[in-house]
Amino acid sequence: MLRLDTRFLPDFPQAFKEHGPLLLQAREALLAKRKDPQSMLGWMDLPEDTETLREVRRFREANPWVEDFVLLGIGGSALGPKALEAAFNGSSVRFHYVDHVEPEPVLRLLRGLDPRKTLVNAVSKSGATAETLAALLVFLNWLREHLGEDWRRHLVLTTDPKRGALRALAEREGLRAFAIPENVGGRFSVLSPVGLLPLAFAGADLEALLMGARKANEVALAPLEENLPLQTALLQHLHRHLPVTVFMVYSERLKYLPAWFVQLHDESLGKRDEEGNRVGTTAVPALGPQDQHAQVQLFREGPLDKLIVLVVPEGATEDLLLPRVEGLEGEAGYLFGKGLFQLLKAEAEATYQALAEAGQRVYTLYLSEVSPYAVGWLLQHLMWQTAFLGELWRVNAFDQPGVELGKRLTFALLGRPGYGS
Ligand SMILES: O=P(O)(O)OC[C@H]1O[C@](O)(CO)[C@@H](O)[C@@H]1O
Repeated sequence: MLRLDTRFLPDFPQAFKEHGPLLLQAREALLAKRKDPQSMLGWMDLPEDTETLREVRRFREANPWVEDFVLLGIGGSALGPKALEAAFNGSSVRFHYVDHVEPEPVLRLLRGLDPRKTLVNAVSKSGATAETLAALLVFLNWLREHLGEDWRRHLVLTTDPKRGALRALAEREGLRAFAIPENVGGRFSVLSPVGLLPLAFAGADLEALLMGARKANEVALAPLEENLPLQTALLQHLHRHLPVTVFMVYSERLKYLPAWFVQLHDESLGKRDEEGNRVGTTAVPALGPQDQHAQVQLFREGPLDKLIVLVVPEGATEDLLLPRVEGLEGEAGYLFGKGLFQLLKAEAEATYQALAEAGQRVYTLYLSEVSPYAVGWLLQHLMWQTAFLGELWRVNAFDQPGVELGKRLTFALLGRPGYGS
């Protein structure tokens, strides 16, 4: 369950009424694009894809020997699985992410792994990302050296159904390869095999995750008054003059979720609009309560240039009671007998009030609890919010032309044929 609290933005209900026609128009324009196969709106259908869920489960069951799961991928091919696995890993499988190109951590990882117990999952929609290809070269070679002909059982690919180097490799070598639907882009792919495969090995409740995402779809298509993503899209839209949007999550289990949101928001919306104007707001990741002791000073007394979004669980799946300890009554007595979760909730509420009191624009999204259902709902909700904002800001939320030049310059520096001077 997801719930929006805008109690410190008293002007919002009226603004929501006034912007009703604009919001409905934005939704209509977005949904009209669904008919176009090039539209990259396949993420809307992923929660319904029970066939992929079955395939992923069968693959997990056929490979009970896996003790270490190494994901090679970057951006949308890593951030979603990382966020969800950190929250819901209930298995003994250890996860490692090679979403960088720093040699020392790669070497340290290789030295600590037993290849016979390791499954490597290379994930890339395009099959052309330099960081991922570099990691694949290293791990493929390592598997071959240690396992001989058996290496193929230890490498699984997740990529475009037809195109790219990973698909070609899978076909040439007879490797198992899961498909990211053609019309699903990296940062919208968390509920495709990109996220589902690692999460199956993590023993997460995939059915509940997808059920939550289906609920988000239902709410996104609901009438205006019940439509949560149109409401939060409008909150972001009304504050587009503020350069920063903070995404502060009060959950240790969801500590990697802000990084996933940052890519979703920044790479989708930070662009030139149809008239060539630069648009977008900068998403800043934050974690509660840790950032109360790092960033909240700035959030309260620094510039009033932010919209702050708090994401707060309303309930704990399990609480931990704080015991009475003799001698600590003075400083810690007020904590005796309270639950740790009670402290977390109080801190989130206190931060909410303190930020509002300082004149910052702030709202809260409450999650019923940190469960696969609620988080599946939240992820899909945020994808709808982003897609609606794309319409409101007149940008294509599904491309990323701004990262191309950097890629081409890297190729040129490394002498890739066709990219030299
Ligand atoms: O899955 P791929 O194609 O390797 O891309 C990885 C990431 O690189 C980008 O294309 C550019 O940053 C992202 O959109 C994407 O998530």
